[in-house]
Amino acid sequence: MMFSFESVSKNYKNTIALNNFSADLSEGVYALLGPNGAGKSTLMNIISGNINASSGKCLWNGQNIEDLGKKFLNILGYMPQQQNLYHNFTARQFLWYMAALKGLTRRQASDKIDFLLELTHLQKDAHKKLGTFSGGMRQRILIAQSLLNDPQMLILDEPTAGLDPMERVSIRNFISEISLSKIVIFATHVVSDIENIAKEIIFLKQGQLVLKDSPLNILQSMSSKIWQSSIPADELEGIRQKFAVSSVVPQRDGTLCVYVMSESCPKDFSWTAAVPNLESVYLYLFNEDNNENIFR
Ligand SMILES: Nc1ncnc2c1ncn2[C@@H]1O[C@H](COP(=O)(O)OP(=O)(O)OP(=O)(O)O)[C@@H](O)[C@H]1O
Repeated sequence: MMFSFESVSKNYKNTIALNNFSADLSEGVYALLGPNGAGKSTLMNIISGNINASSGKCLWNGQNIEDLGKKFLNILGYMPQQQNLYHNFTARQFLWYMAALKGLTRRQASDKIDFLLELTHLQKDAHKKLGTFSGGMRQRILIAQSLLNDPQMLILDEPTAGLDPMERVSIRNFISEISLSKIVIFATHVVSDIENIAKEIIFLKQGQLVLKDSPLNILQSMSSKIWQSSIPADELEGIRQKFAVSSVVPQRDGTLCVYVMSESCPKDFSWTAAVPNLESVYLYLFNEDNNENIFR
């Protein structure tokens, strides 16, 4: 199973929303990370056929998805960002409605809906109106509808947005479980949601692919590039001018524990190598002042 982007670009008048994007995806979770306006929605909309690329092509197992048309849509599941759900529908009615839109027969829909309500732990709440659902339950019913056609490729647009920590863990474990035999694209702003479940992370910045690799490789490439020191508070500005600061933690004694990115150990103060995490990579990549590429 392979989905390939070949030099895909999308322009809107004066904006390049996606710039020559190429990548191959196989089974597993791909985290799509990037700040507002990076091009994540554009990428997802091109896959789902909501918009057409200005140039380049997308291939499903070597065939252009535009040529495959409905055949490709039949193997695609899409979970949009949480919007106004049908508040007066019960969970079960909503799934019946979505099954009808997707063209499932009554027989197929009946079996699938029971299965998905169980899979998403919503069977007890199947008779409740969506208007009464918590954020986590809404995310689960949206995921359930995206799985109605048993998709081989699944797009999840911020599936953990607005959830409390317990719900976040539950949703991401669930996504991890269902990703074994699917290509899953998980768009998010929240690094901690994907660090343990992503096969690869795709970092997008201003429509361009900045980095695509496994979390392990990304972290390994960062080792000995993050440095930690305790500094007097009034030195912070000077440090900021010299280095990309990934984190600042005030200490009880009034000093600051500062983490910076640098190819080599900084000279001033006493620095020790810190254990990198993906959040520091994100901060580094998307800090407008950082032009140095430490992933070379
Ligand atoms: N219909 C449109 N018309 C004009 N410009 C657009 C349109 N849709 C997106 N853009 C622009 O394309 C760029 C990429 O937008 P996109 O929505 O893909 O980013 P995003 O990463 O999904 O952002 P967010 O995290 O805020 O959802 C942005 O500069 C945006 O303003």
